[in-house]
Amino acid sequence: MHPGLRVVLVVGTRPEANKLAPVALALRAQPGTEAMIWCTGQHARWAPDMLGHFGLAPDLDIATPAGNGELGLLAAALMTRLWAALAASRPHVVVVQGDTASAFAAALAAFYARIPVVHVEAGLRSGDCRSPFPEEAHRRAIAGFATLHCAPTPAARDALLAEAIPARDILLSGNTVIDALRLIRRIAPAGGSLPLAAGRTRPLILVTCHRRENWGAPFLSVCHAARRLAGRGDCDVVFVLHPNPALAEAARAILAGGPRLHLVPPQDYPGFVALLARAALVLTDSGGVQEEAAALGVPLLVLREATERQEGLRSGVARLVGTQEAAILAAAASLLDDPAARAAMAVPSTVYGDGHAGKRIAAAIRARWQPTPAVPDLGQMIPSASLEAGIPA
Ligand SMILES: CC(=O)N[C@@H]1[C@@H](OP(=O)(O)OP(=O)(O)OC[C@H]2O[C@@H](n3ccc(=O)[nH]c3=O)[C@H](O)[C@@H]2O)O[C@H](CO)[C@@H](O)[C@@H]1O
Repeated sequence: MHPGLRVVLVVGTRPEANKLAPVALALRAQPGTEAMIWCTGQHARWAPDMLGHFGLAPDLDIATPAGNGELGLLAAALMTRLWAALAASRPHVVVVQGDTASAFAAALAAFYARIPVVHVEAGLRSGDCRSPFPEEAHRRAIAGFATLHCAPTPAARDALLAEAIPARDILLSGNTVIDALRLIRRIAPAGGSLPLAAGRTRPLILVTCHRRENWGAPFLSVCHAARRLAGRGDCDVVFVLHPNPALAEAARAILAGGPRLHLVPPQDYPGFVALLARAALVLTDSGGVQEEAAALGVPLLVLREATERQEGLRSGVARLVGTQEAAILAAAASLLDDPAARAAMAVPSTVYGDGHAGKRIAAAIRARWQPTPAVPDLGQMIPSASLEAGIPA
């Protein structure tokens, strides 16, 4: 058994993989710290693939079947399996990221097991538990279970303080996705397998859309807007499909075969980042892509009715446009027709982080949890204070 601090990082989806990779690497660089990565199977292929780009691989594959999108069944299955894995492994600390069912189930299972929970990307709030659904409810719930809350921005820290979370339990870390972005540009500068030949001169518009609150009519409206944008004739539209097969099918029905319209499968991370860095404009409902576009200075139209990432809007790199076809077209046209307006938005920003979040989080975990003997059996009823005895006030 490893003699030092044993930390489990739980990874369910593709974005959890790249956002936790910098934390895992920083933890492993610290002497006396074992950082184990557990993949839950929520994105069975995409999460391990993403880890691979950082030279990482799952130490445990929990292999929960993702099912057909039924959240109740997924969360219940994740809980059962994560509980059993925690009972067998009994790490000193469990790290979860963001707002997925995997993060929620892992935080709850660890909390029941009286194992301290570290929440990476804590404090994002839309103020509405129905949007984004179910993520807002997941992250609020995780805040109730976590011992250390790693806030990516001052606004996220303030949201946690407003929920009466003590300041001593909040680390203003920056968002780890900025670390991941910088790392991947160093590791794979050529960007993997680009779907478009180099040398094109028309501006490239990158589109991604997948969030659950946009399923149905909003998603179709985004697809129609993408088709009409390509129809302008003065730009190339690259629509990157999400791993969700139902969305891919709906997108193909509207977009396949359109001129200057490139419907491409989900890209590996180096390939996606290279596309994003080349884009004149990005249209997305993704959380991570909003953060990455701001860091790269790629003008961004947010395909949501509301976003918890106000920093990008305030910094001027992003505009909130919703999912109405006419609104998307008008906003995109106002930038395509006005290079000066586009240039004014194309300013790289550090509002989401400076690329050192992973190291800050690893150092805070190390400082807070000195190596302790293995935690007691999960079945025992013990006061939680005794488990956290080594934690300085
Ligand atoms: C409500 C909400 O906003 N929740 C977010 C949600 O994640 P998301 O909306 O950011 O998810 P996606 O858009 O799927 O992934 C994004 C990453 O994937 C890369 N990418 C993309 C396309 C591709 O073809 N190849 C790639 O490599 C891309 O560069 C980026 O880094 O859950 C996360 C986990 O808890 C949260 O942190 C996060 O708040």
